[in-house]
Amino acid sequence: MRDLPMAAIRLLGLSWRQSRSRTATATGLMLVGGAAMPLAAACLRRLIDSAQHGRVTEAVVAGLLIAVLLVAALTLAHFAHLAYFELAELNLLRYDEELITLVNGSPGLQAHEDPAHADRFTIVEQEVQQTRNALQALLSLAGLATGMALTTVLLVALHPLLLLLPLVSIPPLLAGRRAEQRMDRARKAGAAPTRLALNLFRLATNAGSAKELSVLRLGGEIRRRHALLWDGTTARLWQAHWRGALLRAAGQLVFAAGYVAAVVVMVRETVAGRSTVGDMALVVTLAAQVNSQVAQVVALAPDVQRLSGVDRRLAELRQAIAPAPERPGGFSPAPPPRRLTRGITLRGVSLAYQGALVLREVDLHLPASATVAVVGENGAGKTSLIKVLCGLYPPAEGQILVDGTPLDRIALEAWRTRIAVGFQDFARYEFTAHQTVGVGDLPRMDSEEAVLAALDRARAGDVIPQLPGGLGTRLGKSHADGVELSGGQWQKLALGRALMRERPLLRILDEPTSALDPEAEHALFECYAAQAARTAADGGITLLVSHRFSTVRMADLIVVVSGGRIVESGDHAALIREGGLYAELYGMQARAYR
Ligand SMILES: Nc1ncnc2c1ncn2[C@@H]1O[C@H](COP(=O)(O)OP(=O)(O)OP(=O)(O)O)[C@@H](O)[C@H]1O
Repeated sequence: MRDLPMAAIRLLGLSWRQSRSRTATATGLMLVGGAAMPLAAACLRRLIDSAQHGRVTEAVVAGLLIAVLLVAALTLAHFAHLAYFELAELNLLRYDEELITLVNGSPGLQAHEDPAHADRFTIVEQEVQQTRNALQALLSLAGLATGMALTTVLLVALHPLLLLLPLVSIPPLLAGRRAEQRMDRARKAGAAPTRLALNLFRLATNAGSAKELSVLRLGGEIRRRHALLWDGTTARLWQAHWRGALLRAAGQLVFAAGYVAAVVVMVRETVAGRSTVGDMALVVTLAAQVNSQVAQVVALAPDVQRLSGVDRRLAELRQAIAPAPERPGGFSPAPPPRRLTRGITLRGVSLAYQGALVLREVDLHLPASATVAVVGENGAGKTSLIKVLCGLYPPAEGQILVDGTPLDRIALEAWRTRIAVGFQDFARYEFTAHQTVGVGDLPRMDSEEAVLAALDRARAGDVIPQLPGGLGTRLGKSHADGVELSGGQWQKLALGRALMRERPLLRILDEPTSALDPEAEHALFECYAAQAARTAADGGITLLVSHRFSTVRMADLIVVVSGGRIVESGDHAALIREGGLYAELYGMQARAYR
């Protein structure tokens, strides 16, 4: 509850920054609309008393005022709605932008890959949608607060005991808050299963997985798992809903008792001649209004109370993803070297995901200008090695030295501009074919020459003539006229993107070539090797992860990873002579090709 006023102020502040005129219009109309009903009740008292005493003009004026106030009460909220609806949309756009910036502005991959972050993100992503209702509820509450304040003044002026009437509106509010806390806990507990269920839903409805699902006849199994997760989550929410509804009903009962008592007090006062018939009518009308005001507050409270949850989780997300504060001693990060002379050295590097070690005390030297192949079984730690080299995860222990300078002393953003990388789980940017490749080097994105050269280097030039609009073809199903590509075509464009940067210090290809046949992959790697030799002046290292030993064998250095450790390294001939894991894997693959 303590956070709620600040959360409300922040939402109103955001709305004000988005559009001052809309915020002022919506707030003004809601405040006037909120005061209209109690004022109409006061006019009703005047109408009755003056009619009773034959004051016709006064009665007519009071009647006209009642009509105007009732029209205001009924219509102003509608006009306010037009303003705050647009405001809420502007706010949502701002939140979406912030979420995108937060996740992409984080220095590493933890924001994407850590389940705790993912949970928080799933909740915030859904909850920011609710700020639309929260804004409406907040403005409605402001109007109601004006109405309630006016109602209280009018009641107290009639009889001090009537002050208790607004006070008995507090128990329903407290009960509503408790009920919302229960719901909040239930939603939190359901975030992980909901995420899993959504994942299964996407899997079951995604065209990409449809082939596999129907061949393996997995539809029923996915439905069963989805239903199981969903049943568990809805049962938890349903229970919280029920308990909340009972709590709210108990709160309302307290108010109903207060209402009955107020009516009894006024009947006694009128019978005793201390109040007029108009006073009696005023109390009955105001008491009914208090009842409706409280009911509205209780109905709106969950939307507003939810706001503190959104605000808190957004703040947690901001804090969790914000870059780490600078180390004491405050050094300014060094730029990456213009060229590599010695190479990149890993000393005792370990990496852990959520505490589980996946790289252990890796010692490795990648010489400048070398072509390096990394091999190993699935899950051995090859991609993890690449993630630490790219600075996507900081090592849990050890150091990475770039020409002797520790990587954590080099400006991360600048380091990444000197890396070119193609991942096995590459992204499918639904832009034009030109842009899909061009974003690999933003400063040269618009250069057709650069895009064509990158496609040529990637041996992917053949994709473009197959597209109806050539490089200008819009790709993917997000566009009405978008062309869907085959998996291999997407992969080739991704490879072109990875080769957009011409002179990186580190060029990494993490199995982005599975869509190519072994000969094409071989030719591609040969091309890199030749290019690396040509650009030896920069000392750039080419690092390839592959399971194809026909490609791997030509590397200057082959690194064998197993169980998160480097178990062998050397060139092909040396590793074959050694007769270890590499020789065994190579032999197995060679026999399979015979
Ligand atoms: N984001 C993550 N969170 C937790 N564990 C992870 C994450 N990414 C990978 N792992 C685990 O780390 C280990 C190494 O994974 P990695 O992706 O580095 O293997 P790999 O050698 O590249 O495998 P593959 O050849 O199948 O691509 C695996 O046990 C994997 O389950």
